Amino acid sequence: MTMPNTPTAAPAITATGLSKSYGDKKVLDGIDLHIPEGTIFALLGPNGAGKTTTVQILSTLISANAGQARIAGHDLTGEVDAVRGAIGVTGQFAAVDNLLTAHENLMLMSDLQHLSRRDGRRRSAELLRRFELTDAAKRPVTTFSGGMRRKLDLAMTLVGDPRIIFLDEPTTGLDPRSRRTMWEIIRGLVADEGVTIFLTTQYLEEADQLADRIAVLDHGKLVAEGTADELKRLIPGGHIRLRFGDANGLETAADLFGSAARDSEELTLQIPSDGSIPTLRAVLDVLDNASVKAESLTVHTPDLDDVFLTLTGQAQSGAGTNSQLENAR
Ligand SMILES: Nc1ncnc2c1ncn2[C@@H]1O[C@H](COP(=O)(O)OP(=O)(O)OP(=O)(O)O)[C@@H](O)[C@H]1O
Repeated sequence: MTMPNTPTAAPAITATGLSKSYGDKKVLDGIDLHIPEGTIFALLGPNGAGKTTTVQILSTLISANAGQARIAGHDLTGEVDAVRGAIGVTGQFAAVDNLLTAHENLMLMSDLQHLSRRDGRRRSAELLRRFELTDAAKRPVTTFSGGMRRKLDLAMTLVGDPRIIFLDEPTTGLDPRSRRTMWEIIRGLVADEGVTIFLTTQYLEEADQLADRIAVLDHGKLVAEGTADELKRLIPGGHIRLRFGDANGLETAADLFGSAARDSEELTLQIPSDGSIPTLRAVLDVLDNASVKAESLTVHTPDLDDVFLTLTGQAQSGAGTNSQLENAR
């Protein structure tokens, strides 16, 4: 994972109260965002939540009905050209022409960016090398695999040297290996060039792997935002597991923690916990005060799948989960 370049990094994207309706249908209902420069932000949400609509608004493709946003310091509606000059958008291969070769696609993009033929050729060669597409440079894109096409799409976005890149589901449909390659490329962009990435994804693992911060969008509202760890702590299911050297230790500890579940065979005690440092410290203090020694301690937090399903109301079980979440928030 990446960290902001500095603790006081300037915001790359800010938004307040972004709303969008189509007829009677409210697609976005007051979205607030604050994304520091040089970070990866992931917008997660089920189908139809409004992710693509958010990207379309922030990249000036469509306009919001209400709200304000600044992109790279420019007002989204008042300074459209400056915003467009600062961003790149990679979506569903929108920019790629399948009948052209990879090199021709990149040259076309260079022309659109007003690069000279010479600079265009240099940039094209550099990007083909970087994305390991040099051997395929002269082949028409129709012969490309899905992974190669995605890479070319991102390479085309980079011709214009954008400071902020919107990636709308960049790895949907890719096999695990191509997905990992794409992740490395995305991480590299942030680490080497300090660009800001606004990513939408339906893969929780992708958000977990890449994003500094994740926001969960549901029915047009952000229902939670934080680091992957913060989100995981939002929902119940986390626990601390203590293992003891003998049955005596286990029994003494079990008496100290009323709500803990014990496993006498494994000599373990499972204490419900959000896994945060203060609660961990409190558990250790209780053990210390009673002079009970644990052999090992492990913290278990729910994974992002649990969080997503709970937050978006798609959990299969656990009717009480949502109200517990409300209390946790
Ligand atoms: N031009 C449009 N006219 C009417 N409704 C639209 C239009 N564009 C999007 N919508 C509706 O807005 C809602 C949000 O769509 P959006 O594409 O932003 O969702 P999404 O989160 O990106 O979903 P997915 O993961 O399926 O791409 C959907 O119900 C969609 O049908």
